[in-house]
Amino acid sequence: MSSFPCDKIRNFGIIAHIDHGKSTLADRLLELTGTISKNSSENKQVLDKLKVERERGITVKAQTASMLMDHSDTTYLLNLIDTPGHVDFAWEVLRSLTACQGALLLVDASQGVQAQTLSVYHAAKERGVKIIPVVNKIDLPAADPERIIAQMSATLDIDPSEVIRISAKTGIGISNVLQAIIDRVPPPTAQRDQKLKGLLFDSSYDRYRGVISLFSLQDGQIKKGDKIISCHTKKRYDVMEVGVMNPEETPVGTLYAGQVGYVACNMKQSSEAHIGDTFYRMGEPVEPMGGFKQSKAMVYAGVFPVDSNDFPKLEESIERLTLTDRSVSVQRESSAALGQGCRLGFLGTLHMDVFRQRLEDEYDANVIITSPSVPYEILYRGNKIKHVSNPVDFPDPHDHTVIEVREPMVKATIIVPDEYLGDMMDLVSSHRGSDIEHKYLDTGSTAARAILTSMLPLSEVVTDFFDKLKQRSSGFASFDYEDAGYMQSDLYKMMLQLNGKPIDALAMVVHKSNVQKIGRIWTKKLKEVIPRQLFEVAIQATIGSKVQSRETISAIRKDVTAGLYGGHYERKLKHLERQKESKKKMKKVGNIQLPQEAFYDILRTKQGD
Ligand SMILES: Nc1nc2c(ncn2[C@@H]2O[C@H](COP(=O)(O)OP(=O)(O)OP(=O)(O)O)[C@@H](O)[C@H]2O)c(=O)[nH]1
Repeated sequence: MSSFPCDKIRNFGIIAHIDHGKSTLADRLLELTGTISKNSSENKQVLDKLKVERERGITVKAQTASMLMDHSDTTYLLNLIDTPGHVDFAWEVLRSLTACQGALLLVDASQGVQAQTLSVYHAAKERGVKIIPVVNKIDLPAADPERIIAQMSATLDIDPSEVIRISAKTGIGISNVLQAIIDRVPPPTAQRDQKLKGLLFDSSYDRYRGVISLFSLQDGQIKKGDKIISCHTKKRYDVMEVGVMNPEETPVGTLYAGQVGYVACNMKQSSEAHIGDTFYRMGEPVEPMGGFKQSKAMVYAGVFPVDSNDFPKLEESIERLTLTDRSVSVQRESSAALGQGCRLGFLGTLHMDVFRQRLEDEYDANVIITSPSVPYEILYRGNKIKHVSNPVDFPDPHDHTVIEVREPMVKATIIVPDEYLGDMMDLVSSHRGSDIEHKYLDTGSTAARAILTSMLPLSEVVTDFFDKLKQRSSGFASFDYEDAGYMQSDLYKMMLQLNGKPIDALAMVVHKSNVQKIGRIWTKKLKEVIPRQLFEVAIQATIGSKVQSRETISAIRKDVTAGLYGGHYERKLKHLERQKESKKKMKKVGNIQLPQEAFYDILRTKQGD
């Protein structure tokens, strides 16, 4: 590693809208530099390591890979950081960019500039990262690179002569990309002979070695046996191993200024690895670098074990998983209906879904997740402000200490072919959108597209907005949003009750305009999943003491042995045993027995369905 001073190092990321080919390009770069073996017949996506990433074909977690490249008698060390494209993972993209001096901006040659192309471009520009524009998928019959390049130049302020045309799938143009990385990405400006200054920009967890941190060395060097100190916590650690991702962990003797690699030290707790923290050598303190903007949870949900006895195991699994996914916030929560659990904050609903799947895949957990809710802001008398992330804690309508309630808003950008513009405007209006404006991307072209911007409540975006957007635009619309602060709103806490007893796990906050509709949907849903009891059950959706909607389940007299005529005493006994067994899995709301699966079923469907 010592033979790679800064002028022979290039740290770069790949940024793009979802599915424009980042992981495929990463594979080709790793192949062309001989880092992985070539097998063009399959699309390996070696950097998508998680099972959920392979199954869904999306990148969730940014990955790092180092490669060597010979060029005009010099060997360069290239550090690639592959980033996720989905809007929920924008935070990962920003974090990765802080360790880079350059970024390949990929645009699909048939789809052109999309909503996240704009957001990642602006993020890279803001960070002063050198952008190398690349048009990918030129092998596609529908590819129109010239039109796309004109579009990039018009919307992104990109010089058309700088755009590289490639096909990550077939390999066309990949060597030009490598050439451009060496020629155009500035080398890091770190100093090897200065005091150690290591920026922790990512972490993962290893069962045997504890926390593994990814470092970008801003100055100095680091090796096994060094004693390092965190600027943030002032805790001291012994470095056990340093190495590079190649793309698997490969130990090296020392990491030097400007390089990117992993460090294993005796760090045991997730809470110790602060993203954006600076580390220095014991006795040689340095000024910490400006930290990262902390990720902000957009949706919250309660996570409970299906079997309440599994809570300690679940909590431990969540703790482990948050080590590899630092953008999740965790708090304990307990519910009368579901027992002990955790309330987690996520960057979006895809993020939530991915986290649940990872809990199931990687930790064998069996969980119930409550409906996602957004964080509300309540202004009380005396100018006191409280944030509520659990609908149960939302104030009742007759609480006179409340001055106003506010909900989080987002500025949404939708890019869509012209013919769907009307549909998109309708969709936005029906989700309480306002300030809707639009302009055209490619004027004069036959395939004109519009950019629609609007203000929308976050709670409308996190349910089924994205699915509807895709449906109503035949899959052509792309969508991105950013935080736009809080706004006063007419919101109420809706409770669902069984014979007058509220089910806390199903509390929700609804807008005035949706009260009737949502009330009807949920009482109906509950009627479908609640088994008939020996007495009549009234299902009510209420706001304060006012009933908004009601369903009734009539009584039955249940005799599990009724259908078994004559004979076989053992058979009857078996049925009674089975009934006893399943009773253990029952949850009680008042005097009503609810099977755990009822919660599972009802919470797997979305609020608006
Ligand atoms: N025809 C063609 N298909 C490509 C090309 N590059 C990528 N693809 C395909 O496009 C799809 C998406 O590619 P990925 O590499 O997974 O895209 P990504 O940008 O990493 O996606 P996310 O990580 O989910 O954001 C895959 O089916 C690829 O096989 C290309 O040059 N030509």
